[in-house]
Amino acid sequence: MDYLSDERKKSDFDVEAMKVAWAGSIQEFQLSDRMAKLVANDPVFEKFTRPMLGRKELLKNTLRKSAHAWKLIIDLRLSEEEAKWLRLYVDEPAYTDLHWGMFIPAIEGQGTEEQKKKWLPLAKKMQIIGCYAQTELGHGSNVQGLETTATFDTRTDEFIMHSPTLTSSKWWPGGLGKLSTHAVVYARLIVGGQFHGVHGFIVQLRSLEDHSPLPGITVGDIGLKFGNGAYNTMDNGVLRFDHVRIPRNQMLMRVSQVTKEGKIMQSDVPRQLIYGTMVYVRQTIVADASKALSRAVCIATRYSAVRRQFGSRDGGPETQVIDYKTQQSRLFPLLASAYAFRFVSEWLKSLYLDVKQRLEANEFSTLPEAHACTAGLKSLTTTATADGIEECRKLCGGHGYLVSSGLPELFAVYIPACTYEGDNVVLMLQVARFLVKTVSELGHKKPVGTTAYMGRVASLMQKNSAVQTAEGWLNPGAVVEAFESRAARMAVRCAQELAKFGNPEEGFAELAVDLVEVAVSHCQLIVVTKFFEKLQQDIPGKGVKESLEVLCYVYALFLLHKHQGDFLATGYLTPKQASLANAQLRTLYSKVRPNAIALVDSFSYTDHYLGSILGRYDGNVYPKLYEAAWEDPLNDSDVIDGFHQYVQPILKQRLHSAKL
Ligand SMILES: CCCCCCCCCCCCCCCCCCCCCC(=O)SCCNC(=O)CCNC(=O)[C@H](O)C(C)(C)COP(=O)(O)OP(=O)(O)OC[C@H]1O[C@@H](n2cnc3c(N)ncnc32)[C@H](O)[C@@H]1OP(=O)(O)O
Ligand SMILES: Cc1cc2nc3c(=O)[nH]c(=O)nc-3n(C[C@H](O)[C@H](O)[C@H](O)COP(=O)(O)OP(=O)(O)OC[C@H]3O[C@@H](n4cnc5c(N)ncnc54)[C@H](O)[C@@H]3O)c2cc1C
Repeated sequence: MDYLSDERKKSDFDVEAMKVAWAGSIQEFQLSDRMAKLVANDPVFEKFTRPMLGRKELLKNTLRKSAHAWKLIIDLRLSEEEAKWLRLYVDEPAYTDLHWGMFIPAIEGQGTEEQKKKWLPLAKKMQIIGCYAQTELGHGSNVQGLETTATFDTRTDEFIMHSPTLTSSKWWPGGLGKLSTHAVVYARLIVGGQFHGVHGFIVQLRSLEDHSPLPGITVGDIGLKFGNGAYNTMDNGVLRFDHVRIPRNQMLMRVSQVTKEGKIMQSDVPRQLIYGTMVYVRQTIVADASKALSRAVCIATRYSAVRRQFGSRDGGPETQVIDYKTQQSRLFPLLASAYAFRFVSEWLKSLYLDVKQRLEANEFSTLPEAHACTAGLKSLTTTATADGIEECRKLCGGHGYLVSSGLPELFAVYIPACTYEGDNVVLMLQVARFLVKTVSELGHKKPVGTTAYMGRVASLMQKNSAVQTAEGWLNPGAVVEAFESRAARMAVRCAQELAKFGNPEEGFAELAVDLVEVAVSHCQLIVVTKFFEKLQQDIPGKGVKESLEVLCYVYALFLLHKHQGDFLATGYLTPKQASLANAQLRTLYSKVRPNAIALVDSFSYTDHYLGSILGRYDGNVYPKLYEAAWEDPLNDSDVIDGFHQYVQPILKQRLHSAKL
């Protein structure tokens, strides 16, 4: 029985067409759908018992799933794209993520042709397993502060990898603790007693025969992390080197080369390319944000339609909690954000692919913008998603706190995204640096790409919003101009404040909080703009574009309402115009309401992937919650183990004292 069928009938758009719009194309939809079903129907990928497993069992279970996934990839001859979808739906962090997601891309981006020829075939056949060993116990954000050394020995033509201090121990790399045979290790290059910056080195860690650590290498797992199950399926590791020797040709040498004689040769490639793998991964993290947020939103939306509290009239049904305006004002902006992040990630991927192509042709001019966009959008979307998952838990009331709601584990797995691949504040400060530089160059350099609006800064500083009515806000030009003006005005104001400091670095440190706000306003502008640009495209299907338009305005006007202090303080809006935007937002929530279930159905998530009783497609929540309770190991017996030993004596004592 479908308890949500009435809800599904209310929608006024073609859900199948929306599924395609969400996926990006019919091919992508079919591919994703095939992999989702493959995983959902395979008992090896069962995941409901995961939070109850001890660490060793948990990790072994992950290894079993990874081996099975790899077998499927080989047996079914899955393409790389299919393998990525398979990985998504298996829904379990594993050492293979870092192998495919960072080790291989690091060699691809920073290796010479010769190095790629040697290492990539081994890695792609998984004859070696690699990880990305950058962060240390003492330094993560400050990459230039890493302490591991790679000292060149001209006599033997080798580098000596060494961990000189406790704080130089590598700490955190996923896959390092128990599984990797190799790592790309980031270390200070020392040649002739001189420091030549941080570089990547391919280092073998474990024997390919018996998997034991090689001489001079100490390696292990760093211990349990937040939440049951969750990210504990990953063996984040610690690693120390005691004068470990590696051949010279294992330094990744696309950026700088060390010759046999100990000469450093710089290629034309900028040193920032050493950070290139992070640009790639940050871009994938933005895409993952839309997946994680849409998943949480799907659970909370379906459950909000099932759940009823208060408002019964004449013995009729109570009100569905989704009909409360407060519930809508918390839920629908998250629904809109999931779509907004989906479309901005689509755009970011195309930006990244363009930059990648240029880098391969040694054209580096667009790298700074790619860095700013990937860093900023990674920071913006992961912060919003982590907060959004927690909000979805609250939207589900008490039952959201049950592991069977799927939300606690999703939250626990997701939140480190705010930290890994660059702490979100540190990344926003990178965006701020880029913006301040753009403003300072306005006189002689035309801003392009996502900062092109800065070229119109003079008019953006003068013009104020012309919106007169709530309907006036349903105008892309009016909305985008509001976001552009806010971002430009905040950036210019900050640049003026910075100019008052004799030492720019001192000013940057002092004004860091304002600078982060400038960066956030710029990144929000990007997301809003890319959503409107998406709507310019041909989006087939009855009512699909119209529904997306509603979501786009919800996203933008929700942000405008949330940050109205910025819009008012910069003088672009009057309080009256801000309140008109809020009135329009309320109207938009009413437009979303009948389509809410269909909009989350359009993510096309299987019940397996959602992993949530509250978010079940059929809405059959209560019987299934009730059944699941009895499956808990605590309910195996009526009298719990330990009762007779520890509780009964207390009860007896009470009876005894009662007699007294
Ligand atoms: C079974 C089979 C299955 C098969 C399936 C097959 C498919 C499977 C697929 C699986 C998929 C799974 C996906 C992976 C999952 C991921 C999981 C997460 C893992 C997490 C990994 C990590 O967690 S890994 C460590 C990340 N750790 C950071 O993230 C450090 C942040 N810290 C910095 O990033 C720098 O330290 C920081 C702050 C910039 C200062 O850098 P700094 O000290 O050099 O100082 P400055 O700020 O002065 O920067 C100097 C100039 O460089 C410019 N610049 C800076 N960065 C730049 C950059 N990236 N690109 C270009 N330019 C850059 C800047 O704009 C300046 O430019 P200018 O000079 O022109 O102004
Ligand atoms: C689950 C997980 C997986 C990971 N996987 C890997 C991996 O595979 N490989 C790898 O190499 N690393 C990995 N990491 C490490 C990760 O990349 C770092 O933890 C991350 O880059 C943050 O660095 P940090 O820990 O040094 O934080 P810190 O920089 O110490 O941050 C602490 C606080 O200081 C603030 N702060 C720091 N610098 C500044 C500044 N300049 N201005 C203002 N505030 C500042 C931050 O905002 C934060 O609030 C992983 C981490 C986690 C949690």
